[in-house]
Amino acid sequence: MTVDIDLKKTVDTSYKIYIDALPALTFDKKVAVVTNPTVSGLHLDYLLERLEAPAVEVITLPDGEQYKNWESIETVLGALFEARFNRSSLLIAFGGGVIGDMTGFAASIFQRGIDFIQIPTTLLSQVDASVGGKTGINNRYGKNLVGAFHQPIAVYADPHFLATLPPREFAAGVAEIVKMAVTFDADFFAWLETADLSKPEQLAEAVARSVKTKAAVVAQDEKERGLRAALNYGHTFGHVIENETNYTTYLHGETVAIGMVMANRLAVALGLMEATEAERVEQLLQRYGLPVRYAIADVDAFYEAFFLDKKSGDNSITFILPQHLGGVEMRSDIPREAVMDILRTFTEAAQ
Ligand SMILES: NC(=O)c1ccc[n+]([C@@H]2O[C@H](COP(=O)([O-])OP(=O)(O)OC[C@H]3O[C@@H](n4cnc5c(N)ncnc54)[C@H](O)[C@@H]3O)[C@@H](O)[C@H]2O)c1
Ligand SMILES: O=C(O)C(=O)C[C@@H](O)[C@H](O)[C@H](O)COP(=O)(O)O
Ligand SMILES: [Zn+2]
Repeated sequence: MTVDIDLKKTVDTSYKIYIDALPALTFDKKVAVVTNPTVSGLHLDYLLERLEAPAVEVITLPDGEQYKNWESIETVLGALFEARFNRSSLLIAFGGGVIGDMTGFAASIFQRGIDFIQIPTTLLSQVDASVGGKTGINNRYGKNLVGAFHQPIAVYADPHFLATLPPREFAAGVAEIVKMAVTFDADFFAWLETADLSKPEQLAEAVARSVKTKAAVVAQDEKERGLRAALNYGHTFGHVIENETNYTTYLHGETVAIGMVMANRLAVALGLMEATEAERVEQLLQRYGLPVRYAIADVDAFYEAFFLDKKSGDNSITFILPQHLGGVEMRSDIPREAVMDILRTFTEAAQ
């Protein structure tokens, strides 16, 4: 006997991304704001002035990518149980992508899943991390290896928060903006080459264009069965660098910048991109002070680490490569030697 279970009519998880000043937020349920000391010191009062709920818990995690781990998730879950949160309670991620990824993951597993809202406070999280429902943590094997797809019920990206962002963090956000442009939008890339993102109107345009690009990709492929993997451009290489350097030397966006330059070099070698196009990408990244070189200590170990990437199969590694500017190719057929040749150009001796 066979019994079919019809799961096609799933719950609608659509939501809106508001790129505007944070409105008054009123809830008839318990709310926990998950944040870190840096963000709460600068902006918690601003949020609390606009937040109304029967109970508001503030859960403060240590600041840093190195704390995007199980211990922090335990801290969040413990605080929720202590405060008697239940399935109708709501979490608010109030911070950058680290807080967003962890809050979303905690929301996805607390009592098998509760709602959460993203209030991203970094450029990187406004243009990328708060959108699309990828949540998770790192472990000793690598970056974002444990997690869940769990969409927020709303995203509030308020430009006000960006005024306090250190320049290095701002540049890290620009790296993900460049990623969206190189992979999906040649006009956007050309616009970025002449834009001045220190001007609020131009920054607002870059944020809006990036969010629209990402939202369109996620709407087509929420769980990364295909197209969404394009958003991993630069990350296959970047994640290895982040893990090798213990999440403390580089910011995520910085490793994405280096990773894009590495991917571009591979794309040029394969004839997918002109050397002049790769040069334009590098120049744009450098204009924002982003790193574009990394000295690989052990190219074999670097290559082996690709197999821990979530896009890898038993015997294949998937590379996300630009096709000129504004296009993308996903390739799982690149011979090891072709990749190794590129990695060797990034060793100390070669640079
Ligand atoms: N889920 C996704 O789709 C997705 C996409 C991109 C990146 N990410 C993840 O996001 C993380 C990187 O996010 P990030 O770059 O926002 O880093 P982050 O969350 O570590 O924030 C960067 C730093 O800025 C501080 N900060 C935050 N807001 C501030 C403000 N308004 N003013 C001053 N300082 C502020 C933070 O405390 C932190 O020290 C990585 O873990 C990455 O893997 C996830
Ligand atoms: O949303 C996506 O899809 C992305 O790939 C966005 C990336 O910027 C982000 O860093 C993501 O977390 C990396 O993908 P992962 O699946 O390796 O975690
Ligand atoms: Zn990223």
